[in-house]
Amino acid sequence: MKKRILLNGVGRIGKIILRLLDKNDTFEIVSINEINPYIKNIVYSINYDSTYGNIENKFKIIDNNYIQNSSSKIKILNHSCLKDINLSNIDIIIDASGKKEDKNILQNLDVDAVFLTHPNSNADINLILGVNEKQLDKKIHKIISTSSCNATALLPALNLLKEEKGIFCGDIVTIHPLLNHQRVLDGSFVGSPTRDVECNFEFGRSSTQNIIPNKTTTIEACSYILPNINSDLISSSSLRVPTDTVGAINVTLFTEESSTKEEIINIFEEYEKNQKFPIMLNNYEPLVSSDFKKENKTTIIDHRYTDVKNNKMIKLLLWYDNEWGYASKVVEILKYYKNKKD
Ligand SMILES: NC(=O)c1ccc[n+]([C@@H]2O[C@H](COP(=O)([O-])OP(=O)(O)OC[C@H]3O[C@@H](n4cnc5c(N)ncnc54)[C@H](O)[C@@H]3O)[C@@H](O)[C@H]2O)c1
Repeated sequence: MKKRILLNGVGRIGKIILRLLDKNDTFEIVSINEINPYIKNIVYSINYDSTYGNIENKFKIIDNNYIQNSSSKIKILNHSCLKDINLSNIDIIIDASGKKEDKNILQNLDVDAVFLTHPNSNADINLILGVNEKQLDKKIHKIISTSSCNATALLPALNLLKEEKGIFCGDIVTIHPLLNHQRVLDGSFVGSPTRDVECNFEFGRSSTQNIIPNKTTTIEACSYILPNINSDLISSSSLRVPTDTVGAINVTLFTEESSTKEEIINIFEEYEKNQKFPIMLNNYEPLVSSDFKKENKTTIIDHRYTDVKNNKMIKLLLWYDNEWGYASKVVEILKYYKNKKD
C-alpha cells in the first residue's frame, strides 16, 4: 500500500514536491492543507508555473473541496494549524509552509513522520543526504528536517574537504534568487508571525531592482548536522538577486593540510563517480545560472573557478537549483526513509 501524505503549504517548494510525487508508486499526496482559502486559486497555481512551465496533467476542482487529475485525487483543507486536522488516513506529513510549529504539537500528531522543509534545531534530526543519512533512526526520529537549499548544496562539499584536508576557517557568500517573502516594488518591510523569516527592512525593498545583502542561516543549518561546522569556523553572508531560481555559493576555505588544484578537482571527481545519491556534479562548461534550472544534483562544482592559493586556501563556486533541486532532495529523503529498516 502506498504511503499517504498530507502536504502542508503548496507554495514554491510544496508545488514542486506535488509535481515530483504525481504518479509515484510508493507515495501519494491525499490531502493538501493551505491557509490560502481560495481553492480556485490553489488549483490555478498548481497547474501553471512561470519558472518550470505548466503541467500537462492538469487538476480540476471536484465536489467543492477535492482536486483531481488523471493520476491523483486530493482533498484540500484550510487550517492554520496541523493539530486541527483529522489525520486518520495520513502516514506522513510534509510541511512546506515555512511555519515554525511548536514541537509538542508536531510530536503529538498521529502520523509516522513529519518532514519539515526548513532547518530546525527542534527537529529530532536535520538530514542532508551524503552527510548524515546513516544517523536516521525511525524509532526515535519522527520530526525530520530536510535542512535548507543552501546547506544541502554546501555541506556535502565542506564535509568532504574537512575529511580530506581539515578546515582551519573559511567564508561563504550565497547568491540567492528572490523569494516569495520579498516585495516586488519598495514597500513596508515584509515579515510574518507564521514564518521563520527575519523581519528586515531590506526585504521591503524592490526585489527586482536590487541586489539585496542579507544574513544567511546556511552555516547555522550546517551546524545542526555537523556541530563542528559552525559560525565560529566559517563566516557567511548572502546577496539576494533578481532571478527566479538557481543559487550559487562562493566558498573560501583555509585548510589544515596542503593541496593542489588538481588534487581538489580529483577529490570531487571521485565523489561524483562513487556517490549513492544524486548529489554532486562537476562542471567545466561555460554555463550560466539558468542552465542549472531543473537539475536535481544540488552540489554542482564549477571547476572553471576552483583554485588553490599558497597550498592552503581553496576557492570554490557551487551551483544548485534552490527550488527544483532542493524539492528533489526532499523526495529522495522520503524514499530513503521509506526503505530504511526500523
Ligand atoms: N523557495 C526556496 O528556494 C526554498 C528552498 C528550500 C527550502 N525552502 C523552505 O521551504 C518553506 C516554503 O518556502 P516557499 O519558498 O515554498 O514559500 P512560499 O511562500 O512560496 O510557500 C508557502 C506556502 O505555505 C502556505 N502557508 C503558510 N502558512 C501556512 C500554514 N500555517 N498552514 C498551511 N499553509 C501555509 C502559504 O500560503 C504558501 O502557499 C520555507 O520554510 C522555506 O524556507 C524554500
